[in-house]
Amino acid sequence: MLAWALLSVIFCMKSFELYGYTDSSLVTCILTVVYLAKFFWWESGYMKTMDIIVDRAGFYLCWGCLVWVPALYTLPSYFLVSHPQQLGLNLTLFVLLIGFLSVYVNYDADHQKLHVRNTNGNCFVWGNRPQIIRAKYYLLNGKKSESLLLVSGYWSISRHFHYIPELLLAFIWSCPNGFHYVLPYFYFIILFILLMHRAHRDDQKCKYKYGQYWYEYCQKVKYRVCPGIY
Ligand SMILES: NC(=O)C1=CN([C@@H]2O[C@H](COP(=O)(O)OP(=O)(O)OC[C@H]3O[C@@H](n4cnc5c(N)ncnc54)[C@H](OP(=O)(O)O)[C@@H]3O)[C@@H](O)[C@H]2O)C=CC1
Ligand SMILES: CC(C)=CCC[C@@H](C)[C@H]1CC[C@H]2C3=CC=C4C[C@@H](O)CC[C@]4(C)[C@H]3CC[C@]12C
Repeated sequence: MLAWALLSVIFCMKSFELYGYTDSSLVTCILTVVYLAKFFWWESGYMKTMDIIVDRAGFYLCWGCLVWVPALYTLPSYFLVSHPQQLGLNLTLFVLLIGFLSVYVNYDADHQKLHVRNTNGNCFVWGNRPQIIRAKYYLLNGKKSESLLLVSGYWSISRHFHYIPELLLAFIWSCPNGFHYVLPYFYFIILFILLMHRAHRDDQKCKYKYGQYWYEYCQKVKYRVCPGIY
């Protein structure tokens, strides 16, 4: 993750060295760094995700983080080094605004879920007491345990609504590259496939883990990612 942030800054500095101030490189760099700062801020939350709990630190994650991420996730900023663009002030501000908003909504949704669990539901979500399902499940050692499934806030819009701002951000920080080439959108395309597959995989995992409680949640929140579509 650190390599991703550092490479984005390095590519931006290289653009400045070659062409002087280039707003497209700066915008992509700022959004990437803000997004990754958010990741490090929320890092303890990441320890509870499917990557760590289900996938674990095997070849997929280690190779992914050491090779895949630095080489391919940095393509939007790398491409700008050889294809600089000038956006102008209005477009620069527009891209920044959409980008910051996406980072915020994505963070807020992850935070909502963690906060409700950390407070055992004794908190407010969007100004109201949260609706929750107390889902019982069995651990591998046969002991019974319980998790809270949030049915309010972002988690009432769809079961993985937070993937929408994640995708919007990936798209918007690639946009400074213009629309003549596909390569800078590679991260967005891959992320789209990865997140749609992840939403499906996560549903399978939760169905297996929570059984009837997950069906109850699915009855209340019908869509996986985008309401009305998927
Ligand atoms: N840029 C990238 O390449 C990627 C970025 N991301 C981002 O990483 C972050 C974490 O990813 P995410 O897929 O959410 O991580 P998780 O794998 O932790 O999310 C799913 C888990 O959350 C719990 N959960 C699901 N629904 C609810 C609910 N309604 N209430 C409470 N808990 C629930 C379940 O875990 P439990 O067993 O604890 O109940 C479920 O397995 C997100 O911001 C995502 O956008 C994700 C993938 C790729
Ligand atoms: C072959 C292939 C598609 C490999 C990719 C595997 C991994 C590199 C990625 C799988 C899940 C990704 C992530 C999940 C959640 C994240 C939180 C976000 O805030 C920052 C990014 C990330 C850590 C992201 C990083 C790449 C993966 C681990």
